Amino acid sequence: MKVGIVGAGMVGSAAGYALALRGGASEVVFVDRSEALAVAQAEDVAHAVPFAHPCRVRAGDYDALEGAGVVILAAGVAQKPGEDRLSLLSRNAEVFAQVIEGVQRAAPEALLLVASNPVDIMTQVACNLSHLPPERVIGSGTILDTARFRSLLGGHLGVAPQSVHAYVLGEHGDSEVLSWASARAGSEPVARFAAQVGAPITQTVRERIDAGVRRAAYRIIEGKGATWYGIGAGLARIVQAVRDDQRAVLSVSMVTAEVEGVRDVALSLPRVVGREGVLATLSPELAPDEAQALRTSAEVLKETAGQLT
Ligand SMILES: NC(=O)C1=CN([C@@H]2O[C@H](COP(=O)(O)OP(=O)(O)OC[C@H]3O[C@@H](n4cnc5c(N)ncnc54)[C@H](O)[C@@H]3O)[C@@H](O)[C@H]2O)C=CC1
Ligand SMILES: CC(=O)C(=O)O
Repeated sequence: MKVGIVGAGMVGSAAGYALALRGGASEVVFVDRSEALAVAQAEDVAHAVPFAHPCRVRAGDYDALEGAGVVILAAGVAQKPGEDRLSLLSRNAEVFAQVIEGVQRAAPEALLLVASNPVDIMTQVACNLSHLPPERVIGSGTILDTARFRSLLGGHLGVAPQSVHAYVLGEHGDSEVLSWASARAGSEPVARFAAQVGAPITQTVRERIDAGVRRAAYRIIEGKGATWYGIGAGLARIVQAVRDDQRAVLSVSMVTAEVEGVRDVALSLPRVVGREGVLATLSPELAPDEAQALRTSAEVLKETAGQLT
């Protein structure tokens, strides 16, 4: 499958690199308002291909996206140290007004995969501008936060993150909700597993993992200016679910008719992802405080999105 990537900065290039390494695309096309950057990223990623899987990597203008099955949208501004994601909204909404038009002219059939922040509201913006059905405009949402949660929880329990089934819900941002009530390790509720391996999840452990997930982007941006490897791998994972019609359960964002009483809001829930995009949405078991936190997260997103109109 041909994959377009608009925005060839840190996130876009990491996604292209991850796709090349995973064998996730037959062709990757980088588009950026800086043609020189797109060309340089394409050349660099192409040099990884002989060590990985066959894949044609090139740069182009919007016309070069013709025939793409998925177009990743990673264009726009990123957070500066200490800045939150929601503060990027008006600047990135302006970028999307140009970008979506170019993508749709060249590749009207492509599924849109949004990475630019604030990713949930940018997913809603992309959905509105493109007039595509919501299930074909997917935001990476909390796929990265879920990976961070599984990584920290797996570390505490002494098991691989791949054996941890736990999700972060709601906003990809400060109001996100770590769902402990639905978390499993192997097939066991996570608290039972923790007791069996002698690693109880105390309030202190819970708070450490929560902060580790919720504050990860702030820490990494403070240390190296931006985050890109985690999200690059997450975007490649979503593309593969679409390309191979995997029907994988992933926590991704899309415009959702109703969540905890809040209507028409884009946020993350575990969703079944395949060739046609989001095929189904799951409602995980939540503790009462988690349900309330999810409602608050939905309200934050709804209210901030409303400031755009
Ligand atoms: N969803 C997630 O989990 C994550 C999202 N992000 C977000 O991804 C976005 C990109 O971040 P980085 O790659 O670090 O930024 P970056 O600054 O390295 O790259 C952004 C690229 O967008 C391009 N661009 C800007 N306006 C454009 C336009 N109108 N048309 C075409 N290209 C345009 C720029 O030339 C630049 O190359 C940011 O909004 C950032 O907050 C970053 C990390 C994780
Ligand atoms: C920057 C960002 O959104 C993240 O790393 O979570």
